[in-house]
Amino acid sequence: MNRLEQIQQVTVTAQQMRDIEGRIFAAGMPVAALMEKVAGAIVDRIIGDGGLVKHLGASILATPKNYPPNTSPLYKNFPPQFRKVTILVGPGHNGGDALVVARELHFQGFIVGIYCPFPKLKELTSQHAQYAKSLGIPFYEQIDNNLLKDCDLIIDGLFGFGLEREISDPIASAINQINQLAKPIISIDLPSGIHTDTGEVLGTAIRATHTLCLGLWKQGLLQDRALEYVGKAELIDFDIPLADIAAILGETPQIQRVTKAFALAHLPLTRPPVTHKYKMGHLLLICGSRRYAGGAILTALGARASGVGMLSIAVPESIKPLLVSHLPEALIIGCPETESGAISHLLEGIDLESYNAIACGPGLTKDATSVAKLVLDSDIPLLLDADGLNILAQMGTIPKLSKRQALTILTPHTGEFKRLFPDLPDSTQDRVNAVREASRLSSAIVLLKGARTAIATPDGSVFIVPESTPALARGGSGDVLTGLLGGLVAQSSACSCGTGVSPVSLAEIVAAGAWWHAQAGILAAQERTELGVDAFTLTQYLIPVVGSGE
Ligand SMILES: NC(=O)C1=CN([C@@H]2O[C@H](COP(=O)(O)OP(=O)(O)OC[C@H]3O[C@@H](n4cnc5c(N)ncnc54)[C@H](O)[C@@H]3O)[C@@H](O)[C@H]2O)[C@@H](O)CC1
Ligand SMILES: Nc1ncnc2c1ncn2[C@@H]1O[C@H](COP(=O)(O)OP(=O)(O)O)[C@@H](O)[C@H]1O
Ligand SMILES: [K+]
Repeated sequence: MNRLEQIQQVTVTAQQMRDIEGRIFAAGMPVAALMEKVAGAIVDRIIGDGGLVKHLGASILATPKNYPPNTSPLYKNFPPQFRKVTILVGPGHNGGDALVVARELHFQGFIVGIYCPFPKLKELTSQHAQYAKSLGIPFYEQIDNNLLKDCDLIIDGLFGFGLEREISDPIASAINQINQLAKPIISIDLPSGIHTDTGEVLGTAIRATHTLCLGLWKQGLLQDRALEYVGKAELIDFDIPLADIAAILGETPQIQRVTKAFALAHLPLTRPPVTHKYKMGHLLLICGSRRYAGGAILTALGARASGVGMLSIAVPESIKPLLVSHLPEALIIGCPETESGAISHLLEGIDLESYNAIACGPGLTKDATSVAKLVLDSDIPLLLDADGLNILAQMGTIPKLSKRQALTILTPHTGEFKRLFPDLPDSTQDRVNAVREASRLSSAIVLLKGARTAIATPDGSVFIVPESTPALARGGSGDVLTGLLGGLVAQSSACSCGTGVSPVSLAEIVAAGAWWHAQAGILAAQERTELGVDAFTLTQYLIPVVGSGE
């Protein structure tokens, strides 16, 4: 993995970023030099070749006006048009970065205006402000019409990771006013107002169209509640030495972003030349009911895409023919059923220990209690989802999960999470903390579904899937995930040849599977729009995501 791929996996809190920067400064890098470097990279990303300005659409290229031709190399990227950029400057080094950007855009021929309502600035920031004023760049203490009229682009440098309390007036009102303009807004490091670690909105926050995160990914940008403020996020690398990151975060950071490089390294994409089906994992899916027959099909199609060697599917007897017709390769086990059409118990003679993994839950209904009890008592890796989780919550057996000999994986959405862990903090808020606590409490690997799905291990490692699509917010896409993960877990458990997989290794595989699922959603949405990603279609995009060239 190259340096940039490693950097992309890292996430930090504000304190960790401060500590990492502290080491760089202590080693002799001047603060002012770093600010120049960072701001230079931001300017390049905004107006350089292939820069954001070109992608922001027509609004950035306003009515042509007579502006003196500029011969600088960057300027040649643009037709000679009038460009007005408003830059929001805060009191700290986020504001300092913004002032350097303002200065450079001014030199490149942009018409720059600065909003800076703060009477006192940090020293370096203050020096940059003084120089910008000397160049004739206008400063405004209030958001007024001169500043916003005809403005094509707003650059937000009010607060970065130094934001420490709620934003109050007049800045809060200014932010609200700016948000209403519906202009492109590029936030430097974080949208001002977003808590660096928890993603909480501190009073109010800039609704950015783009966020250029500096140096290392800030944890708050990966929290669901921050996403509507973050817009498209990307990392601006400024060559932080890996040794300084490792010195603060350890060789393996506790909280990691699941990147493509990470995921591909953990998926079983190539097989040994000499093998057979049982060596490639045997998964038992327990799912479906007369009422929710489709859920069983979707789960099974997810498992099919995982490449698992053998797939057995336990369903109520009455829907067996349906499953056979959709999955001719699978072994369908018709089970006795309750009056309501749920599985009442597993067939006599099914030896649970002969499987490499069990995935249980989608479409079961809460009437399948006895099955859930049975699988909990087994000694093989178990993934519980949907009604499997609801039954678990009803039985109140979370504490007993630690007694299981094999690993357990729970995959709740926020509603199921609340039922399972009623005493834990709300998982719609600080999700990273919530999923970590849940894993600690249950001794299970917990995957908390959402826009940024997060996976935790009992020892506190967390993996976050950083890209997904709301196209997946649709009935059945979770069933596909359960099957896919079940298949991956069965393969890894078969490959470990009885030595057992560690919780972290298994969580890495689960995280890779969640990445795969999200990428299939993204690819399907690109080709078919966000409306075109029904759960069946999603299953058809799993293989193309990891297929040739991807
Ligand atoms: N040191 C450097 O040269 C570098 C600076 N960077 C930039 O520096 C930023 C961090 O700089 P700082 O530590 O100065 O922090 P910020 O610029 O994020 O903000 C801190 C300032 O805001 C004030 N403040 C905090 N909360 C407030 C509130 N609610 N209302 C009003 N004022 C409030 C603080 O008193 C302080 O003056 C990063 O986000 C990044 O943009 C780094 O990215 C790169 C290296
Ligand atoms: N807004 C969103 N953005 C990205 N992914 C989402 C979003 N909403 C839901 N998802 C994903 O879609 C899946 C939904 O699963 P789940 O809630 O169990 O649905 P179902 O039970 O109907 O299959 C999860 O993988 C979740 O992470
Ligand atoms: K900012």
